[in-house]
Amino acid sequence: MGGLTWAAQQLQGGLRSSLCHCISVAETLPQQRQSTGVHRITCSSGNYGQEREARNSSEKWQGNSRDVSRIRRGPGASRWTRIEDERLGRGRVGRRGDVDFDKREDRRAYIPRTATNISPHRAVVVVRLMRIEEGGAFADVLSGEGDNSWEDEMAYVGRTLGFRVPSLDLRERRLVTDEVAGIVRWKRYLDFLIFSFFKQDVRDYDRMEPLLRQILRVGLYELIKLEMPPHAVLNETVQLAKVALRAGAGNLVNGLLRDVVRHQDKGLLPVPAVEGDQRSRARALATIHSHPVWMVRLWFTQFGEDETVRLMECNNQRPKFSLRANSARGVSKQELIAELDKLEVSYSESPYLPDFVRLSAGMQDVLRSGLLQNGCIAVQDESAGLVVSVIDAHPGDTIIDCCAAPGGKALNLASRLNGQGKVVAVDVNEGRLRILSEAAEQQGVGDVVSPCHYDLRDYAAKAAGTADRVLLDAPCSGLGVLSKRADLRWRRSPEDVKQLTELQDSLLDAAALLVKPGGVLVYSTCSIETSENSERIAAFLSRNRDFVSENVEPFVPASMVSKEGFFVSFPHRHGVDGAFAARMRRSFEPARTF
Ligand SMILES: C[S@@+](CC[C@H](N)C(=O)[O-])C[C@H]1O[C@@H](n2cnc3c(N)ncnc32)[C@H](O)[C@@H]1O
Repeated sequence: MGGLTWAAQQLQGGLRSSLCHCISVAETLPQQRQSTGVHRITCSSGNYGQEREARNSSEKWQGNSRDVSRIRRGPGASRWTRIEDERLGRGRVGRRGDVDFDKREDRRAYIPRTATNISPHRAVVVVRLMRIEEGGAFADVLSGEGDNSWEDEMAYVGRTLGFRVPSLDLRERRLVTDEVAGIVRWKRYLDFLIFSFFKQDVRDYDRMEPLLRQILRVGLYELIKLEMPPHAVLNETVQLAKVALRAGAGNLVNGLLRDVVRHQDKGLLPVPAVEGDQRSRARALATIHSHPVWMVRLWFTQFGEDETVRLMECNNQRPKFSLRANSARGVSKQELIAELDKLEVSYSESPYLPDFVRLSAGMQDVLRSGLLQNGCIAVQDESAGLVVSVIDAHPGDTIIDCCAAPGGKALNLASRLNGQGKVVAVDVNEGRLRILSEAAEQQGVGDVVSPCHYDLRDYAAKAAGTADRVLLDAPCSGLGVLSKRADLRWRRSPEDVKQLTELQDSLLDAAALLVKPGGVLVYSTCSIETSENSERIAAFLSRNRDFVSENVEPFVPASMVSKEGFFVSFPHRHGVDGAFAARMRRSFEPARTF
C-alpha cells in the first residue's frame, strides 16, 4: 500500500472530482443486454444521461466481452501459460510467490486466495487496463457508486491475476478511477518511455506480455505524472509483477523503473525532438502529448501548431463537469447552489447559461446525494446546453429530436416547454431509448417526451413536414470530448471520420423532410472536425435549396460564433467540450429548380 496514503493526500482535491470509471462491456455485445439495475452515467455528444445499463452486474465480469484472463501473457510466455493452465485446474496444487493455489476442475469454481502483500489498487488498475485494451471494453466517465459492480470487479480481478486482493475503500476506488483514465490518456508517451529504457532486444519488447506492459505503465505513470515517492512505486509494482507473473518480470520492472527514476532525478528524461518537417513535428508532439499522429496532423491544418498543443493539453486534463438545474422539477439555479453548499462541493456559475453551474470538484458527492436520481438536476456539458439554446424552443412547439438517446438534449428541450407541446425522441437504439424514457419520467417531462424507436430514415417518410423544430444531433467522431472519453482517441481512425460523414449526410437529408415550411432545422455534433461540421452544412445546403442558414448569434455568446454564423466551441478556447451547431430555416415556398 506504500504510496497510497501519500497519493490520496496529494490527490484529494483532484480525486474528489475524478469520477468513477466503469468498464462497460454491454455495447460490445448488445444482444446480451437484460433488464437489471446497474446505473451508469454515460457520455454522449457532450451530454450525460443517466444510463441504466441493461446487464446483470455479475455477468459483466464473467466475460460477456472478451475475457482478458486468458490473454494476460503474450506470445513470448508459453512456459508461463502452461503454468497458468496448471494453476487453473489442470496441474498440481502449487505455490507461487506468497499465494497458494487450489486444484479445481472448473475454472469458474476456482477461488483464488487473497494476496495481502499486493497493493490492491494497482492490481485493480492493471486488470482494468487489460480489459480496456485487450478485451474491447471502454472506460466510461462516470458510474454510480450505488451498484454492486465493485464486488464483481474484485472477483474478476482475482480470476484474472490468480489471486484476490483486499477490498478497496472509497479513496482507493477513486485512485483507481483516476489512474486508469490517466494511463489510458498517456499511453503513447508511457510506451515511448518504456521503449526508451528497455534494454533487451527489440523483439522482446514487441513480445512483452500485456500484463507486464500494463504494470510498467502503472509504475511510470505514478512516478512521472503523479510524482509518487519512488520507493513505494518501485516496491509495489515489482511485487505485483513477481506475484502476478514471475520473478524475472519483477526484475525487469525493477531495473527499468530504477533507471527512469535516476534520469528523472537528474532532469534527463528523454523527450522527442520537435524538429524537421510538419510530419516529423506532428509525430514528436503526438508522443509528448500522447495523441494519435493523424489527429495532430489534422489539427495542425485547422488550428496551427500552438493551438494544437493547447488543445491536446486540455484533452489530457481531468474532465470538468457541469450541472443543469431542472426547471421541469421546479428547481432553480439558486436552489441547486444551496444544495451544493450543503454538500460542501465547490462550483462556479456558468458564464454562458443561466441554469448551469460548473463543478470544480466533488462530482462523486453529487452522485451520492440523490439529486440526480430524483431528477432535480442533470449532468450536462455547457456546450450541449448551448446547442439546445440554438434550437430556441417555445411552449407549444412540436419538436423532433432525430438522434435523441440517451436524451441529454431532448430532456433539456422538454424542460423548456412548460408542459405545452411535445418532443418526439427518435432513436434507432432501443436500449438507449429505454434509458431516455426512464430519465424523462425521472426529470418530470414524461408527459411531453414521446420516445420513438425508428431508424430516422424510415421515420422521416412517415412524419414528413410535421415539426416546428428539428434537431439532428448526429453520430460523430466525438473528437470534441476527448478529456471525458479517455480511450476514444485510440479507438478512432481517419476512416471512421470518412464513414461518419456519409451517415451524417443521409441523416441530414432525412431530418430535413420532417421540418414544416418555415420551420427550423438544427444540426449538431460533439466533434471539432470541419469535415463533420461546416462541410456537411455546405453540402446539405447545396442539395436542399429550400433551406437557408441562420446566424446563431442571438442564442450563444459571440465568442462561440464562427464567421459562417455557426455555433462552435473548443475545449482550449472556451473551457467546455468541443461542439458544433448550425441553424437552418426551411422556406415557405418549395425550392425552385434551375
Ligand atoms: C450523438 S448520439 C445522440 C445524443 C443525444 N442527442 C443526447 O443529447 O443525449 C447519436 C445517436 O444517434 C443514434 N442513431 C444513429 N443512427 C441512427 C439512425 N439511422 N436513426 C436514428 N438514430 C440513429 C444513435 O443510436 C445515438 O443514440
